[in-house]
Amino acid sequence: MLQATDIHFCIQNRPIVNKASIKLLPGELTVILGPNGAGKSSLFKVLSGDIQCRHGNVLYNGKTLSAYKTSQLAQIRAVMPQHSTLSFPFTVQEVVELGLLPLKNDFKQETVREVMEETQTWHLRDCDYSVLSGGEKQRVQLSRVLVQIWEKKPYPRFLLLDEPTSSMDIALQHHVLAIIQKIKSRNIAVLAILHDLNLAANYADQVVLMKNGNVMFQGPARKTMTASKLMEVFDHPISVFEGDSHRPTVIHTVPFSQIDQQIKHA
Ligand SMILES: Nc1ncnc2c1ncn2[C@@H]1O[C@H](COP(=O)(O)OP(=O)(O)OP(=O)(O)O)[C@@H](O)[C@H]1O
Repeated sequence: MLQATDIHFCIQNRPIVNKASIKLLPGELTVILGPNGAGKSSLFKVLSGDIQCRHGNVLYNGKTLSAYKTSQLAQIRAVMPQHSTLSFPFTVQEVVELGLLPLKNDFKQETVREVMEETQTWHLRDCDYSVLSGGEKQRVQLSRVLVQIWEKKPYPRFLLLDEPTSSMDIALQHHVLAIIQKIKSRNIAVLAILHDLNLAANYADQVVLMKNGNVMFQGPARKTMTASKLMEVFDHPISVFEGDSHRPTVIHTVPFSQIDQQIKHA
Protein backbone atom coordinates (compact mmCIF):
# COMPACT_ATOMS: atom_id res chain seq x y z
CA MET A 1 0.00 0.00 0.00
CA LEU A 2 1.05 3.60 -0.59
CA GLN A 3 0.01 5.76 2.32
CA ALA A 4 0.54 9.51 2.34
CA THR A 5 -0.45 11.46 5.42
CA ASP A 6 -0.87 15.20 5.98
CA ILE A 7 1.06 16.22 2.86
CA HIS A 8 1.72 19.93 3.01
CA PHE A 9 3.65 21.55 0.18
CA CYS A 10 4.27 25.29 -0.13
CA ILE A 11 5.99 27.47 -2.70
CA GLN A 12 7.08 30.83 -1.27
CA ASN A 13 4.69 30.39 1.66
CA ARG A 14 1.75 29.70 -0.69
CA PRO A 15 0.16 26.33 0.12
CA ILE A 16 0.02 24.33 -3.10
CA VAL A 17 -1.06 21.10 -1.38
CA ASN A 18 -2.73 21.52 1.96
CA LYS A 19 -2.73 18.60 4.44
CA ALA A 20 -3.66 15.95 1.89
CA SER A 21 -3.90 12.32 2.93
CA ILE A 22 -4.31 9.53 0.40
CA LYS A 23 -4.11 5.75 0.35
CA LEU A 24 -3.44 3.69 -2.78
CA LEU A 25 -4.36 0.03 -2.60
CA PRO A 26 -3.04 -2.69 -4.91
CA GLY A 27 -5.78 -3.84 -7.28
CA GLU A 28 -7.37 -0.39 -7.39
CA LEU A 29 -7.28 2.57 -9.78
CA THR A 30 -7.39 5.87 -7.90
CA VAL A 31 -8.09 8.94 -10.04
CA ILE A 32 -7.32 12.51 -8.99
CA LEU A 33 -9.65 15.09 -10.52
CA GLY A 34 -9.87 18.85 -10.13
CA PRO A 35 -9.64 22.17 -11.95
CA ASN A 36 -6.41 23.58 -13.39
CA GLY A 37 -4.02 24.66 -10.67
CA ALA A 38 -5.80 22.58 -7.98
CA GLY A 39 -2.52 20.97 -6.93
CA LYS A 40 -3.00 17.57 -8.57
CA SER A 41 0.44 17.36 -10.23
CA SER A 42 2.12 18.78 -7.13
CA LEU A 43 0.56 16.09 -4.94
CA PHE A 44 1.49 13.51 -7.60
CA LYS A 45 5.13 14.69 -7.53
CA VAL A 46 5.24 14.44 -3.73
CA LEU A 47 3.84 10.89 -3.92
CA SER A 48 6.34 9.86 -6.61
CA GLY A 49 9.26 11.40 -4.70
CA ASP A 50 9.95 13.94 -7.43
CA ILE A 51 9.53 16.79 -4.91
CA GLN A 52 9.75 16.73 -1.14
CA CYS A 53 7.09 18.12 1.13
CA ARG A 54 7.85 20.14 4.24
CA HIS A 55 5.25 18.31 6.37
CA GLY A 56 3.71 14.89 6.13
CA ASN A 57 5.10 11.57 5.02
CA VAL A 58 4.78 9.07 2.23
CA LEU A 59 5.08 5.36 2.96
CA TYR A 60 5.53 2.75 0.24
CA ASN A 61 4.67 -0.67 1.66
CA GLY A 62 5.14 0.68 5.18
CA LYS A 63 8.58 2.22 4.56
CA THR A 64 9.24 5.96 4.24
CA LEU A 65 9.85 7.04 0.66
CA SER A 66 13.08 8.83 1.59
CA ALA A 67 14.47 5.57 3.07
CA TYR A 68 14.42 3.86 -0.34
CA LYS A 69 17.45 3.90 -2.62
CA THR A 70 16.54 5.01 -6.15
CA SER A 71 17.26 1.50 -7.44
CA GLN A 72 14.98 -0.09 -4.81
CA LEU A 73 12.18 2.36 -5.57
CA ALA A 74 12.41 1.58 -9.28
CA GLN A 75 11.58 -2.07 -8.47
CA ILE A 76 8.23 -1.14 -6.95
CA ARG A 77 6.99 1.98 -8.69
CA ALA A 78 6.89 3.42 -12.20
CA VAL A 79 6.08 7.06 -12.93
CA MET A 80 4.78 8.71 -16.09
CA PRO A 81 5.01 12.50 -15.65
CA GLN A 82 2.80 14.95 -17.55
CA HIS A 83 5.66 16.00 -19.85
CA SER A 84 8.75 14.02 -20.81
CA THR A 85 11.56 15.57 -22.81
CA LEU A 86 14.27 13.64 -24.59
CA SER A 87 17.34 15.41 -25.84
CA PHE A 88 18.83 12.52 -27.85
CA PRO A 89 17.62 11.09 -31.17
CA PHE A 90 16.15 7.80 -29.87
CA THR A 91 14.07 5.32 -31.82
CA VAL A 92 10.69 4.44 -30.32
CA GLN A 93 11.93 1.05 -29.10
CA GLU A 94 14.96 2.63 -27.46
CA VAL A 95 12.67 5.01 -25.55
CA VAL A 96 10.55 2.09 -24.33
CA GLU A 97 13.68 0.17 -23.30
CA LEU A 98 14.70 3.07 -21.04
CA GLY A 99 12.05 1.66 -18.70
CA LEU A 100 14.13 -1.52 -18.32
CA LEU A 101 17.29 0.26 -17.16
CA PRO A 102 16.38 0.31 -13.45
CA LEU A 103 15.69 -3.45 -13.56
CA LYS A 104 19.33 -4.26 -14.41
CA ASN A 105 19.06 -7.72 -16.00
CA ASP A 106 15.93 -8.85 -14.18
CA PHE A 107 13.49 -8.86 -17.12
CA LYS A 108 12.36 -11.07 -19.97
CA GLN A 109 13.40 -9.97 -23.46
CA GLU A 110 9.88 -10.49 -24.82
CA THR A 111 8.38 -7.96 -22.37
CA VAL A 112 9.14 -5.01 -24.65
CA ARG A 113 7.33 -6.51 -27.61
CA GLU A 114 4.40 -7.67 -25.44
CA VAL A 115 3.91 -4.19 -23.95
CA MET A 116 4.36 -2.41 -27.28
CA GLU A 117 1.77 -4.66 -28.89
CA GLU A 118 -0.64 -3.86 -26.03
CA THR A 119 -0.12 -0.11 -26.48
CA GLN A 120 -0.23 -0.41 -30.29
CA THR A 121 3.28 1.00 -30.72
CA TRP A 122 5.18 -2.07 -31.95
CA HIS A 123 4.76 -1.01 -35.61
CA LEU A 124 6.47 2.30 -34.72
CA ARG A 125 9.49 0.64 -33.08
CA ASP A 126 12.11 1.79 -35.60
CA CYS A 127 10.71 5.33 -36.01
CA ASP A 128 12.49 8.42 -34.73
CA TYR A 129 10.64 9.23 -31.48
CA SER A 130 10.90 13.00 -32.06
CA VAL A 131 8.71 12.93 -35.18
CA LEU A 132 5.75 11.10 -33.59
CA SER A 133 2.38 12.76 -32.98
CA GLY A 134 1.42 13.83 -29.45
CA GLY A 135 -0.82 10.79 -28.93
CA GLU A 136 1.83 8.40 -30.27
CA LYS A 137 4.49 9.88 -27.97
CA GLN A 138 2.13 9.42 -25.03
CA ARG A 139 1.63 5.74 -25.91
CA VAL A 140 5.40 5.29 -26.13
CA GLN A 141 5.92 6.95 -22.73
CA LEU A 142 3.20 4.74 -21.30
CA SER A 143 4.99 1.71 -22.73
CA ARG A 144 8.21 2.88 -21.10
CA VAL A 145 6.63 2.81 -17.63
CA LEU A 146 4.67 -0.37 -18.28
CA VAL A 147 7.79 -2.41 -19.15
CA GLN A 148 9.17 -1.42 -15.75
CA ILE A 149 6.36 -3.21 -13.89
CA TRP A 150 4.95 -5.61 -16.49
CA GLU A 151 6.21 -8.88 -15.05
CA LYS A 152 4.31 -10.28 -12.09
CA LYS A 153 5.99 -9.95 -8.68
CA PRO A 154 4.91 -11.28 -5.29
CA TYR A 155 4.98 -7.83 -3.61
CA PRO A 156 2.69 -4.77 -4.11
CA ARG A 157 3.81 -2.20 -6.68
CA PHE A 158 2.66 1.23 -7.85
CA LEU A 159 2.02 2.86 -11.22
CA LEU A 160 1.68 6.66 -11.17
CA LEU A 161 0.34 8.37 -14.31
CA ASP A 162 -0.06 12.14 -14.73
CA GLU A 163 -2.65 12.72 -17.49
CA PRO A 164 -1.70 9.58 -19.44
CA THR A 165 -4.44 9.94 -22.07
CA SER A 166 -4.66 13.72 -22.56
CA SER A 167 -3.48 13.63 -26.21
CA MET A 168 -5.23 10.41 -27.22
CA ASP A 169 -8.32 9.85 -29.33
CA ILE A 170 -11.36 8.35 -27.60
CA ALA A 171 -10.75 4.75 -28.73
CA LEU A 172 -7.18 4.84 -27.43
CA GLN A 173 -8.26 6.46 -24.16
CA HIS A 174 -10.55 3.48 -23.51
CA HIS A 175 -7.84 1.10 -24.66
CA VAL A 176 -5.36 2.59 -22.16
CA LEU A 177 -7.88 2.44 -19.33
CA ALA A 178 -8.47 -1.22 -20.23
CA ILE A 179 -4.70 -1.84 -19.98
CA ILE A 180 -4.78 -0.17 -16.55
CA GLN A 181 -7.61 -2.51 -15.47
CA LYS A 182 -5.44 -5.44 -16.50
CA ILE A 183 -2.25 -4.19 -14.82
CA LYS A 184 -3.94 -3.34 -11.51
CA SER A 185 -4.94 -6.99 -11.10
CA ARG A 186 -1.21 -7.84 -10.85
CA ASN A 187 -1.07 -6.58 -7.25
CA ILE A 188 -0.44 -3.05 -8.52
CA ALA A 189 -1.99 0.18 -7.21
CA VAL A 190 -2.56 2.67 -10.02
CA LEU A 191 -2.86 6.42 -9.54
CA ALA A 192 -3.88 8.58 -12.51
CA ILE A 193 -4.62 12.26 -12.91
CA LEU A 194 -7.39 12.67 -15.48
CA HIS A 195 -9.45 15.57 -16.76
CA ASP A 196 -12.12 13.40 -18.40
CA LEU A 197 -14.94 12.96 -15.90
CA ASN A 198 -16.58 10.18 -17.93
CA LEU A 199 -13.41 8.09 -18.07
CA ALA A 200 -12.94 8.57 -14.34
CA ALA A 201 -16.57 7.66 -13.55
CA ASN A 202 -16.43 4.46 -15.57
CA TYR A 203 -12.99 3.13 -14.66
CA ALA A 204 -11.90 4.52 -11.28
CA ASP A 205 -12.32 2.53 -8.08
CA GLN A 206 -11.43 5.50 -5.87
CA VAL A 207 -11.61 9.20 -6.67
CA VAL A 208 -9.89 12.19 -5.07
CA LEU A 209 -11.43 15.61 -5.83
CA MET A 210 -9.02 18.53 -5.34
CA LYS A 211 -9.53 22.28 -5.39
CA ASN A 212 -7.21 25.12 -4.33
CA GLY A 213 -4.65 22.68 -2.91
CA ASN A 214 -7.23 20.89 -0.76
CA VAL A 215 -8.62 17.40 -1.02
CA MET A 216 -12.31 18.32 -0.99
CA PHE A 217 -13.76 14.81 -1.28
CA GLN A 218 -12.39 11.30 -1.62
CA GLY A 219 -13.78 7.79 -1.65
CA PRO A 220 -15.34 5.18 -3.94
CA ALA A 221 -16.01 6.66 -7.42
CA ARG A 222 -19.80 6.34 -7.31
CA LYS A 223 -20.16 8.00 -3.92
CA THR A 224 -17.63 10.73 -4.69
CA MET A 225 -18.56 11.68 -8.25
CA THR A 226 -21.99 13.08 -7.46
CA ALA A 227 -23.32 16.15 -9.30
CA SER A 228 -23.25 18.31 -6.17
CA LYS A 229 -19.65 17.41 -5.25
CA LEU A 230 -18.42 17.83 -8.83
CA MET A 231 -20.19 21.20 -9.17
CA GLU A 232 -18.64 22.39 -5.92
CA VAL A 233 -15.18 21.43 -7.12
CA PHE A 234 -15.43 22.61 -10.75
CA ASP A 235 -17.73 25.64 -10.25
CA HIS A 236 -19.79 24.60 -13.25
CA PRO A 237 -23.22 22.95 -13.71
CA ILE A 238 -22.81 19.17 -14.06
CA SER A 239 -25.33 16.32 -14.28
CA VAL A 240 -24.54 12.68 -13.50
CA PHE A 241 -26.55 9.82 -15.01
CA GLU A 242 -25.53 6.69 -13.19
CA GLY A 243 -24.88 3.63 -15.31
CA ASP A 244 -25.24 -0.05 -14.57
CA SER A 245 -23.73 -3.27 -15.93
CA HIS A 246 -25.23 -2.55 -19.40
CA ARG A 247 -24.77 1.22 -19.72
CA PRO A 248 -21.93 3.54 -18.81
CA THR A 249 -22.26 6.37 -16.33
CA VAL A 250 -22.64 9.60 -18.30
CA ILE A 251 -21.59 12.97 -16.97
CA HIS A 252 -22.91 16.05 -18.75
CA THR A 253 -21.31 19.43 -18.46
CA VAL A 254 -23.57 22.31 -19.43
CA PRO A 255 -22.54 24.73 -22.25
CA PHE A 256 -22.33 28.37 -21.18
CA SER A 257 -25.20 29.28 -23.50
CA GLN A 258 -27.53 26.92 -21.56
CA ILE A 259 -26.48 27.73 -18.01
CA ASP A 260 -29.18 30.41 -17.50
CA GLN A 261 -31.86 28.06 -18.86
CA GLN A 262 -30.73 25.31 -16.48
CA ILE A 263 -30.93 27.64 -13.50
CA LYS A 264 -34.47 28.75 -14.55
CA HIS A 265 -35.62 25.11 -14.87
CA ALA A 266 -34.02 24.04 -11.59
N1 LIG B 1 7.59 25.26 -9.41
C1 LIG B 1 6.54 26.06 -9.20
N2 LIG B 1 6.72 27.39 -8.96
C2 LIG B 1 5.67 28.19 -8.73
N3 LIG B 1 4.39 27.80 -8.71
C3 LIG B 1 4.16 26.50 -8.94
C4 LIG B 1 5.20 25.56 -9.20
N4 LIG B 1 4.66 24.35 -9.37
C5 LIG B 1 3.32 24.52 -9.25
N5 LIG B 1 3.02 25.80 -9.00
C6 LIG B 1 1.69 26.35 -8.80
O1 LIG B 1 0.97 25.47 -7.97
C7 LIG B 1 -0.39 25.41 -8.37
C8 LIG B 1 -0.76 23.95 -8.56
O2 LIG B 1 -0.06 23.44 -9.70
P1 LIG B 1 -0.26 21.95 -10.20
O3 LIG B 1 0.57 21.77 -11.42
O4 LIG B 1 -0.06 21.03 -9.06
O5 LIG B 1 -1.82 21.99 -10.59
P2 LIG B 1 -2.71 20.92 -11.35
O6 LIG B 1 -3.93 20.69 -10.51
O7 LIG B 1 -1.91 19.74 -11.71
O8 LIG B 1 -3.12 21.74 -12.65
P3 LIG B 1 -3.40 21.31 -14.18
O9 LIG B 1 -4.73 20.62 -14.20
O10 LIG B 1 -3.45 22.62 -14.88
O11 LIG B 1 -2.27 20.43 -14.65
C9 LIG B 1 -0.52 26.25 -9.65
O12 LIG B 1 -1.08 27.49 -9.31
C10 LIG B 1 0.91 26.41 -10.11
O13 LIG B 1 1.10 27.64 -10.75
